[in-house]
Amino acid sequence: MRSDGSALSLKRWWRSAGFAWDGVRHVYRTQANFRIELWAALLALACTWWLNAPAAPVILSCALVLGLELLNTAVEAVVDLASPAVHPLARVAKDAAAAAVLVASVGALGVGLVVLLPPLLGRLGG
Ligand SMILES: Nc1ncnc2c1ncn2[C@@H]1O[C@H](COP(=O)(O)OP(=O)(O)OP(=O)(O)O)[C@@H](O)[C@H]1O
Repeated sequence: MRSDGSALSLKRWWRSAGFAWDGVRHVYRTQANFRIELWAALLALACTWWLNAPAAPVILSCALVLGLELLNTAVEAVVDLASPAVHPLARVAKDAAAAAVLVASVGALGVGLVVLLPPLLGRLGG
């Protein structure tokens, strides 16, 4: 859709945010992985608050995983549209997009272990 290039307008921003929210809802409905990652992120944030741990790395890690899962779904949709038949390049695109989510998830797990595990052990140890 063409943008008219006019000055920043709250109405336009609100409309764009609505499209983005539609995207999030679609991915939540259709992608089990996104639902798991979202609930894991909420659990990690709740633990961060409970343990009084630094929130910034946890928030950034969660946002990275969820954002890349949204992009992964976008790549899958575009690849299915452009190449419904099996093609080696379609495979590369889908596998690389999935790998991006995997790398971010492993990183987020590492952040969780480094940031949350020591205070958790401290709490459990009394
Ligand atoms: N058009 C295609 N050409 C070649 N390989 C494909 C194609 N579509 C899918 N694949 C291969 O099959 C794998 C799974 O594809 P699929 O679209 O089912 O993704 P998925 O990870 O199962 O997605 P979803 O999250 O929707 O379950 C891809 O990672 C890729 O290796």
